[in-house]
Amino acid sequence: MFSVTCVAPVNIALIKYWGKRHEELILPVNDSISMTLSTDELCAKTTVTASESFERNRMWLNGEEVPFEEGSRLQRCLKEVHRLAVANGSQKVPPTWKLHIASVNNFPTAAGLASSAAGYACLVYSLSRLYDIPLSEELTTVARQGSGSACRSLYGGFVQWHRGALDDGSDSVARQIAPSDHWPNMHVLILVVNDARKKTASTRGMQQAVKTSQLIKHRVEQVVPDRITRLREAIASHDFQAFAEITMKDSNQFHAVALDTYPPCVYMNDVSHRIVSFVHDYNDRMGSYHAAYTFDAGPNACLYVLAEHVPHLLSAIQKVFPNDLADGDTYLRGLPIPKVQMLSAAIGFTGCSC
Ligand SMILES: Nc1ncnc2c1ncn2[C@@H]1O[C@H](COP(=O)(O)OP(=O)(O)OP(=O)(O)O)[C@@H](O)[C@H]1O
Ligand SMILES: C[C@@](O)(CCOP(=O)(O)OP(=O)(O)O)CC(=O)O
Repeated sequence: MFSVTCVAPVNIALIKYWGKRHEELILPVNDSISMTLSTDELCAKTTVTASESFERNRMWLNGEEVPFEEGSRLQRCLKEVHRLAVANGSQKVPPTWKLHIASVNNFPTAAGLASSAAGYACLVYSLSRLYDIPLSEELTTVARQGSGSACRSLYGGFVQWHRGALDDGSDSVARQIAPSDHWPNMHVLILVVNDARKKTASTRGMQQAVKTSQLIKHRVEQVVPDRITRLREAIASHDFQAFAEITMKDSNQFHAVALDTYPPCVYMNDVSHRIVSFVHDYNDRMGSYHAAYTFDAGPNACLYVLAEHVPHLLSAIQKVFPNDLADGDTYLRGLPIPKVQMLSAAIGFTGCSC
């Protein structure tokens, strides 16, 4: 019997991936850029066990068994890993041995907090350890076939997923732009507005967008390429002002595409819009960008903020979004904040650094 356990991080996109040009291979219509978060607060943890005595492949997610069906994304990732194992001459674990896979997320699953990214990155990385396959660009193409955004979670720091041009997807890979210590004072505050399962999964939402949105064409052709170049420059030069503006505009445009989908996909709610408004007012008061929001396919906000601005921003958030019911520890996690501040914390909160 062989067993490995790995953890993998969440990544939050700054330039969003939304729309596929090939459904099965998961090839995107545009490049995307993300920042990988620390695993201290949010991660997926996966144990893969291979045994001669197992009769079939099985998988459990957060304690519940999920189907391991022929043609599923899970099955495709496993087949791809077996292919790489053969290509690498790895003979550690016979490919005929069946697997038991157990994975847990220490944060809400399918709530727009990138659980599929951490989950499939963790699955593919664990399998690569089991079969002795080195981390490579090619491995990112395997994670990509589990969930597109997962390819970016195989690297820390800032990561670009290149759309690629080839039909077989071999050039649709993730590459690190800058390592995790490149911008050490870059922090993320995650404001958990609602941790329920979202109504329209990302896969379905983006399928509908490609079919029905006119705005997505403009976004892919006219907007994203220039934003990718400018965001890369902002990251390279630690330019928070450019970083913040590009990030907020791209989040807004992604949600505009979701609304331009027919029927529309509504991921943000009233509280999300109040957070957007709060961040703009706050930045106006500060005289420059001190915080940048981005929202994935859900109502929860990720705020990018430099370490030196965290305490001030946090206390402003707590004033605007007071929460009398809060048991501090449940509502504020991940930051060494005195208890008295925790008690007035606003909404569920997790602090992470890059
Ligand atoms: N730890 C995990 N291991 C394997 N698969 C996982 C794991 N966590 C989540 N998934 C898969 O990802 C699906 C959720 O993906 P979905 O894209 O709907 O939500 P999300 O990733 O949380 O949100 P978003 O991608 O919009 O940020 C789950 O239903 C499951 O199939
Ligand atoms: C809004 C997003 O988080 C969308 C993520 O979509 P997924 O990677 O979950 O979709 P599939 O490839 O269909 O599994 C933006 C992003 O992470 O770039």
